[in-house]
Amino acid sequence: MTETKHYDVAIIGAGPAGLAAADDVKRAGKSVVVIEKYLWGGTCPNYGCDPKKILLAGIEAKESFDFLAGDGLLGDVKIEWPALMARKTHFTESIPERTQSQLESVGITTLYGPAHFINKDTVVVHGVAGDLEVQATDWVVSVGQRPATLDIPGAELSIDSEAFLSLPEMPQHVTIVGGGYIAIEFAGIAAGAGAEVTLIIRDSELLKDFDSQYVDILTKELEKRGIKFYYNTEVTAITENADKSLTLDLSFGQPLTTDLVVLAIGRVGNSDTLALENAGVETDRRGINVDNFLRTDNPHIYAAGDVANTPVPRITTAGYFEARYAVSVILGQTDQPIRYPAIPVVVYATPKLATVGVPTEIAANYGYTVTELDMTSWFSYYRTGEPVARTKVVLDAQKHLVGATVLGSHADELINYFTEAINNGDGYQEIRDRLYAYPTIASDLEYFF
Ligand SMILES: Cc1cc2nc3c(=O)[nH]c(=O)nc-3n(C[C@H](O)[C@H](O)[C@H](O)COP(=O)(O)OP(=O)(O)OC[C@H]3O[C@@H](n4cnc5c(N)ncnc54)[C@H](O)[C@@H]3O)c2cc1C
Ligand SMILES: NC(=O)c1ccc[n+]([C@@H]2O[C@H](COP(=O)([O-])OP(=O)(O)OC[C@H]3O[C@@H](n4cnc5c(N)ncnc54)[C@H](O)[C@@H]3O)[C@@H](O)[C@H]2O)c1
Repeated sequence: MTETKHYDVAIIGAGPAGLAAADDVKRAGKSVVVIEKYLWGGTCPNYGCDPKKILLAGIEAKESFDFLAGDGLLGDVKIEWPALMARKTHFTESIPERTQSQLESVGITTLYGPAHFINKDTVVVHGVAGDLEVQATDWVVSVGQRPATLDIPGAELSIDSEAFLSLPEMPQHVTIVGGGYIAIEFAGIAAGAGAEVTLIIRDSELLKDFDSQYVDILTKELEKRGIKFYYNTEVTAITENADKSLTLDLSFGQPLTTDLVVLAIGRVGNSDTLALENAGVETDRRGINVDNFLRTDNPHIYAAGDVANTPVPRITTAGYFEARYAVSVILGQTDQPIRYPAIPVVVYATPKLATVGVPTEIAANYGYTVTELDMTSWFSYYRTGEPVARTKVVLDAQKHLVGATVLGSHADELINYFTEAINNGDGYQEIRDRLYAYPTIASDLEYFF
């Protein structure tokens, strides 16, 4: 007979969302189990944000050198991809084991294996030692997403984002399908590592949710790094040639021969792996449907993170926030619907593009003003020789910050200061009265108001 264990809260998926939820449940003194079927830690540290940013660090170091080449720096810096990859792997390989043992060390039970619901409060975990039944008073489902695939002949010859982040050698020519976050970030990394890169974009534009003028400037910067863009084009078939190169048939123009095809065409929720219909939980194309309390149709099952159908970006910080909120509802600590703070998003390209708050392109509709500042001649950017450093700030009638978009190597840091200013309702006076260390990115803040 299958053994059944009962917990106060069971969490399915040990990514950033599931781990944040487990931590808060445990701190409240409740019994908690986390169920994971693949790598403890989930997408972000194993095959997402962190490995990507380690690889990017090498590319950025080379770019920083290039910006000052001839201004006191001599020589030529080259990326040695296998060594850079080894540095990444050194970091990522210990994540799953460390994550699981940290959970166990604070008394959180861990179960390894795919989980699915068999009724409204019971899950079967298909473990190596056999099946185990788990029952819980409340559930947090945080099973994330997986890469979308293309239904075309030869699709199996392509690789996904996880495989790219473990690529042993950087081939001479790389083709990336997609025009979103992953496509742009990987294009910058591959080109920085010396590959010729082509992007195949189904639509007429990249990064649709960002300020289009800045997307155009970013595109030109990527073109300067040798990246080619094919717009309004779909890949219709992939075939392998005798020399192992790949030929792509395209919906427009001549076939393209390349060494590697990377698919970056969005992600789909893992909700379909959970037999959620057995628990009375509705899902749709955008994930698990939840109300303003992150509760599904089953009042004891909550969804958080990438798999939850919520109106915020599918990024790590949103996952933490939702998971902690869901636990606060479970623990009876709040009876208020979820209210998100301003959430910054960053495309870690070369240069980086970041945005937070009211988008520049709709600001005027709400009576806000948009001011643009070209920062390239400012001390902070002259110092590093960056060719592009620009910001658009969105201010309300009282000159309080309500939105910002930044393009430049330090956009990922500057956007955090803007986020804090938005969440605090800061204006010029509040910023001026803070004494940030000079000269730094933060000490520039008063110039934006
Ligand atoms: C290439 C890439 C780069 C990214 N870069 C960034 C970035 O720079 N910044 C950022 O904020 N975000 C980034 N993201 C997004 C970020 O990784 C996700 O938003 C974040 O990991 C979501 O956390 P989560 O806990 O909801 O899901 P995940 O981290 O995906 O974790 C879900 C877990 O559930 C497990 N699971 C799935 N089904 C089951 C099942 N049936 N039973 C048991 N376990 C199951 C999975 O194995 C996985 O470990 C990136 C994503 C990718 C792919
Ligand atoms: N820096 C970050 O925060 C970061 C980085 C990487 C990924 N992510 C997360 O991961 C998600 C997935 O990234 P992504 O770049 O795969 O998705 P995306 O949604 O950002 O972009 C998908 C791209 O693929 C195109 N596309 C969709 N279907 C297609 C098809 N059938 N054929 C050709 N093109 C198609 C879209 O037009 C779009 O250009 C992001 O939306 C984000 O939530 C975040």
